[in-house]
Amino acid sequence: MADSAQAQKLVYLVTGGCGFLGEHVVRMLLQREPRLGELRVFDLHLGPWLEELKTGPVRVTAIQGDVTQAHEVAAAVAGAHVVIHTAGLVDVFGRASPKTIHEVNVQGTRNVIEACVQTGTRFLVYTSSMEVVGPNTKGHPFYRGNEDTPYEAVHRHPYPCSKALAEWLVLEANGRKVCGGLPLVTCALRPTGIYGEGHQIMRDFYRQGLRLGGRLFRAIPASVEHGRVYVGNVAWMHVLAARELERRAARMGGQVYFCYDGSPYKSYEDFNMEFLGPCGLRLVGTRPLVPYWLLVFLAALNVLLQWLLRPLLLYAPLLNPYTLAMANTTFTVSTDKAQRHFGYEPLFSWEDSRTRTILWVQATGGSAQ
Ligand SMILES: NC(=O)C1=CN([C@@H]2O[C@H](COP(=O)(O)OP(=O)(O)OC[C@H]3O[C@@H](n4cnc5c(N)ncnc54)[C@H](O)[C@@H]3O)[C@@H](O)[C@H]2O)C=CC1
Ligand SMILES: CC(C)CCC[C@@H](C)[C@H]1CC[C@H]2[C@@H]3[C@H](O)CC4=CC(=O)CC[C@]4(C)[C@H]3CC[C@]12C
Repeated sequence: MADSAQAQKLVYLVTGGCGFLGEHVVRMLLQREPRLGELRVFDLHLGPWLEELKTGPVRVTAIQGDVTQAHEVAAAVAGAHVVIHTAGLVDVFGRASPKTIHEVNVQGTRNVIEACVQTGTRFLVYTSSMEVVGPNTKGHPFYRGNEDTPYEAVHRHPYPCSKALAEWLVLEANGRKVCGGLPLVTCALRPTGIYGEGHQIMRDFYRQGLRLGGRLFRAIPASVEHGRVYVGNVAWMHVLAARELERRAARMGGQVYFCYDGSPYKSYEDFNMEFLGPCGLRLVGTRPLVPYWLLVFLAALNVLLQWLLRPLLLYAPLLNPYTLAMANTTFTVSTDKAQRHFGYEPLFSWEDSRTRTILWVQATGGSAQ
């Protein structure tokens, strides 16, 4: 990848390339990576939209596969110069078992690392999460923190536990010799709550608001800040990190970076209203309408109902003790590490990000898409 960089065309692999973030990474690579020769999109479920990309100048190869299957991962990685590993099981609602979450997020990541080592792929960017840091089980606030801010990262929930372990595996693999003798260079990007086109939870809130006659009811105090970042900027950060990993290996290798942009610091609900407001919804109440103890009770009740109903159906509402704690604990990031280490600047302003998201909610929010 080094000296003949101008001439050489590169092979990229994006795992989870058909997910919410993955699709944006795929499209961003096609738009913004001039050295791209082949783009491999690996996912358990391939999206029909991939077909339209196959007519462009870059070869797009769709690979239906499972990251938990080492041989499938190795076959997809073989011959790739760079891997962007975004595939993951994002579940904080109790839909999947802890074992499945561990298999996909931890064993899947282990398989990606081993495939890089075996096949000689040297550059690996991993999509980690803010949840690797917090909020922790004690509900300590993380206020405008950066990658060096001391924080007691204590988790019990399977999702953050799996992301923390996977991130550790990726960082630990930095410097390992890959086939051919050169060192593997890895880094991990930690998005806060991602929003933008394709964000299912945003659409769920929109639909719920429509069902409630155009209203949502405030549950969390406006003073609790929750970090959010636009999906286009998260994708751009991945593309840039992947591009710069070789040139700046000594600086970036083994590092973690929070994903950030100019999105405002707000509570989870107030932030959502930036998009849902212009789509006709109203957030009722300047203070929470339901006392916190009642939310705690309802969240616990949901856990019980989930357990009781499990033999009959999957009951997995948004509210549970974990999501309540997430929404109710301040966790915001203020950093410039990615700018200092690899020249990251957000590609989309807050105004652009907001407009794009509103247009998407308006276009698809009410439909079955
Ligand atoms: N959505 C968010 O707010 C945040 C997400 N992240 C991380 O970003 C990454 C992408 O998340 P999203 O796009 O939101 O989720 P998503 O669920 O939309 O995308 C994940 C993709 O991975 C694929 N996948 C799942 N299991 C797989 C397997 N066994 N083999 C192959 N592919 C598999 C899914 O089919 C899906 O296309 C995940 O690693 C997640 O942990 C990190 C921070 C915030
Ligand atoms: C009124 C209710 C209490 C509001 C519930 C909101 C929750 C569903 C969401 C609040 C915070 C979200 C999480 C957060 O943005 C961080 C995340 C990082 C990830 O890596 C994956 C997604 C998520 C866990 C995200 C999920 C939804 C919330 C819990």
